[in-house]
Amino acid sequence: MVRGRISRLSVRDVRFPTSLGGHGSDAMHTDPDYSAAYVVIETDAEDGLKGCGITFTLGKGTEVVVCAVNALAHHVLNKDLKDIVGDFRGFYRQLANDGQLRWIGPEKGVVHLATAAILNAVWDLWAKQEGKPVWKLLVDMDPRTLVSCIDFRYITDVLTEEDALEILQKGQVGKKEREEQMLAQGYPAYTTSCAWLGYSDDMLKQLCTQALKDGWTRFKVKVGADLQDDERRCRLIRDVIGPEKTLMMDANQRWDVPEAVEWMSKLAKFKPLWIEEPTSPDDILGHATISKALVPLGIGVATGEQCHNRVIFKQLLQAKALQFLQIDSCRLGSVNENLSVLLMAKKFEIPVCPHAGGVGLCELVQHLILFDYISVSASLKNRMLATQQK
Ligand SMILES: C[C@H](O)[C@@H](O)[C@@H](O)[C@H](O)C(=O)O
Ligand SMILES: [Mg+2]
Repeated sequence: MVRGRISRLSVRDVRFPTSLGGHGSDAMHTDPDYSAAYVVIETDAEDGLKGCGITFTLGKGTEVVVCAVNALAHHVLNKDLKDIVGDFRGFYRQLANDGQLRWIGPEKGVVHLATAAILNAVWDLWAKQEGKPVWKLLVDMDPRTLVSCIDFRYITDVLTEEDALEILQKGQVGKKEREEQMLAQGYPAYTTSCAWLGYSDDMLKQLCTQALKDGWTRFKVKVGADLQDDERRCRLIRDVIGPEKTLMMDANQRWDVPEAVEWMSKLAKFKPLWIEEPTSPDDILGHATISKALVPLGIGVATGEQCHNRVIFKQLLQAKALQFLQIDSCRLGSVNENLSVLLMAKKFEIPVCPHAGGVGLCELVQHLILFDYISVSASLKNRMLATQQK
């Protein structure tokens, strides 16, 4: 049973000096310090349970997100958890539409990252009070309650409440078997951490060799800054992993649209499954042009880690601008908004391959993708989770 009144919210600025080793580096973020705004909420219930939620950031950006969390905190403080989750759609809207803060959003940027951190903490607390992990809380929830957590504003032209209910009701069939399968086998994953752009060729070779030995079969490499470097690095990786293993490429928004097409025709010989973030995350039609141009090369477009909200995802789907949809557990407005994107992806039959790797993301997305497989998509085709190798 949900209980307690939120009596305290604290937020910490947590940073790791990952830029020193080039970890996490790509064609646009050359010196990332992996960081998080870390929110903890407490209640006056005598169970000692706390809700922990984060949003992923880079270095100095964390200061700004921490400010935004503090600016939103009054929406949560002194509220009964029962009232929050009893009208979760309303509560999501309240945070996302704060009369003064929405002007510097709305539903995007720093305010939305802060919203995600707070809501992630609320979901964590709810699940802890129910004695379950978040994925299980979602899987066990009846479709009507799930739908009541989602804000359908701006997406009813592609997904109505009735559509969502229908998808979730169909997802009940075979749910138990899929849950057992996940518990026994886990979810397919790729390593996102063997080929950061700042790594030397030696390091790349060593990490890919180790990953292969450890059983990894899917690898992602950063590209986009220099074509000759990309060709050399991709050749080196293919030499290590062989022609059959799956390789994905990530340009982190480096190119213009024609440049993306041209560059990828040069890298097509390395047989990438997808090119991730080829251009600006806001350029929906640009992604569509790139997707269309790359079909004959057998390369899909993946994007989402910097997609502001469900509206951008809706348009990417409508415009056939992506072949792999990468939700982000902390950029979208927490579980609530991610649910709407999972359901839209199901409606368009586009596979979801969550973005992860940054602080806490690998943990958070597991909950979303397990729910997706067990209750929504019921498919593992072309789907995998991003993970950091040890
Ligand atoms: C700055 C970060 O490490 C990004 O490079 C990272 O999120 C990346 O785009 C990824 O897909 O893992
Ligand atoms: Mg990426």
